[in-house]
Amino acid sequence: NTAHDVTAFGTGVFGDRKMFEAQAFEGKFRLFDVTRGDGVVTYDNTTGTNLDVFSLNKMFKDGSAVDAHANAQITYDYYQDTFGRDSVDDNGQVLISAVHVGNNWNNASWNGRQMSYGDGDGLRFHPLAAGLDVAAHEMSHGVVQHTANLIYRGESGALNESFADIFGAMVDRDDWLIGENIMADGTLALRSMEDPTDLIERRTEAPYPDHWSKRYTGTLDNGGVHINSSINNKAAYLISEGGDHFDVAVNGIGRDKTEQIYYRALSLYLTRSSDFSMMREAAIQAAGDLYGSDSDAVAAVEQAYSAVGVY
Ligand SMILES: Cc1cccc(C(=O)O)c1OC(=O)C1CC1
Ligand SMILES: [Zn+2]
Repeated sequence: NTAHDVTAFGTGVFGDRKMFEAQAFEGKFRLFDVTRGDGVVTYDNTTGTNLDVFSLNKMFKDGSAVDAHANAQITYDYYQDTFGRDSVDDNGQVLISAVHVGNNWNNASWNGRQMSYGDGDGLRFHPLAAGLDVAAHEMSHGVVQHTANLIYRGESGALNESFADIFGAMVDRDDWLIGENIMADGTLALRSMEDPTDLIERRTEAPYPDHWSKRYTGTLDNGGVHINSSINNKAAYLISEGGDHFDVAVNGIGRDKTEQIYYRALSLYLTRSSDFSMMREAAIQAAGDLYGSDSDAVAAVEQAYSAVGVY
């Protein structure tokens, strides 16, 4: 009685029905999709034992497991379809998601091997697995790890975080907000790439920075990796959408070119210790490679990094 692929169904955290690839195994069904790379597998951390959430019929009822699984598949497909990348390591590594991690944990993480999602405490966050941009953010940490592997501290760490947000916003493509559908406290989002200052960062109690002169220089948050990421996030937003920022006019080139520039910079030019200035140079180089050294793309990158005070 071997396992075989099936199309299964489930309802997400917010009651939204969805369909996804799973597996029939010994008369049950489990969230193990072997059609993508070496697999996409989702399990309930509270049981811990099973690597999979079992369901007696093809209908899965654990909203977090359904969302984490479906979102991991969407994010796998994004990297495959957009960049020809086969999972986090470009070698089909199994995409593992654990849900119900911790006790009302207000976090999500990539621990070097898997994605983990807390249920949130219902005051700050709803279950974090419900956020497509959350899954894409976490998987993108895995992509960063297998490419530039940016040191998770100071400016390189802020770039690590920014790449996770950039690709998070490219997968969850209808806005430039991060975590907008999992906030339980009435705030617009966790972070905004469009206008970082729309949101107050809780540790500094200051608006997220949208210019290098406003960068956080303290020691909290590994030197502000979730704070100064907003400076590079703003640059990415400007490259794609354009705009006037601190008297610098940026002519946007759209999401399709922007995501290719950042992926090429990340996978070809950045290294573990790259800082914001090196980010600017890598993006200029990538834009030139892809679209020509005198292209609108190169101009947009130069304008955007000047607009956020990075030279
Ligand atoms: C909610 C949260 C807390 C701490 C770290 C992370 C982290 O993954 O860096 C985190 O997840 C996110 O930022 C995802 C995008 C919403
Ligand atoms: Zn992150």
